[in-house]
Amino acid sequence: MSIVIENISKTYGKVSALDTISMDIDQGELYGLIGPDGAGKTTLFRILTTLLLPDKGMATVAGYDIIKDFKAIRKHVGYMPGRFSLYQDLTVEENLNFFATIFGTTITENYDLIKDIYVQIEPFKNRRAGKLSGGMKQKLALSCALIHKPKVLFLDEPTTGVDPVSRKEFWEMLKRLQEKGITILVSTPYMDEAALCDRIALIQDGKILEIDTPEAIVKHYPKPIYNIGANNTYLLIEKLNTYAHKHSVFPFGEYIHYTDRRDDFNPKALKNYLETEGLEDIHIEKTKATIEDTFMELAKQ
Ligand SMILES: Nc1ncnc2c1ncn2[C@@H]1O[C@H](COP(=O)(O)OP(=O)(O)OP(=O)(O)O)[C@@H](O)[C@H]1O
Repeated sequence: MSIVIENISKTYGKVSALDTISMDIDQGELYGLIGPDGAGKTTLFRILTTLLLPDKGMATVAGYDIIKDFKAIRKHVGYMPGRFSLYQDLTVEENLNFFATIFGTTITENYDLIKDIYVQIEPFKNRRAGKLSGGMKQKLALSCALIHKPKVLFLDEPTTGVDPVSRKEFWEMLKRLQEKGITILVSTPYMDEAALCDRIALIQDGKILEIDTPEAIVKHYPKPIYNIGANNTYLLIEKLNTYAHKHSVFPFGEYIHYTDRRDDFNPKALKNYLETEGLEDIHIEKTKATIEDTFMELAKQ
């Protein structure tokens, strides 16, 4: 086991940021912490990287206790915090050299590990970090978090604010790092990224809603789910919400995801109702639940 978390709680004054959180993460696993802003993800990262003490509970990272063995943990983990963590006035190369030096290593010594990522920013090695694009900053921050060859990598919302192409590239890089045996704990508010993890923990208000593989989590969705579209989306949402039999109504891309309370739900009856309420071009078709649907359903309970 690479990370063991047992009953960790943390409060800030009256705010309960983490409430009795437990999870186990295997060696070499790509594990996602999925939850909205304020769910407690950063607090958990800070505890696991020994920057913050929990109020209750215990955890080990790479076999080291987060309190007793904090020095060893700092040596063996890489942490890419949510906000840009580099020195804006240092160049790309100077940033990387700085991180290598504080860990007592050199760029050459561990170049193999970062090569894939670093070659993409190497042409800009003399540019100041502050002048890089979002995607390039993220690649540099990941290179810096990896330069001392960590056993465990913590990535706090690494793709927030990054364009979709760079996000995709970033996840491909993570998969390649995972193949090298590094355990990766990554947080994201993007539900589509959750599907790329081996296992995910859905987290809200400091509590775990569910832990499983992404495939198993969507299978747990309790009801048939329908994509509904019409000529006026705003009116459609309003009328679905006032329909006597609705269970849930949730905007999803260009459609509305709808579930009904009845077991014998008939889409024709719903179509008739929407027509009498003035909607046109109505289409209703069954669809598959996504992680986002499951999250919304669990969050309601
Ligand atoms: N230093 C602090 N003092 C007081 N409250 C805090 C502090 N840090 C975090 N919180 C509160 O604790 C809760 C969890 O915050 P945390 O930053 O861990 O969540 P998060 O999931 O990482 O969200 P975000 O993406 O917004 O950082 C939130 O309600 C937040 O407002």
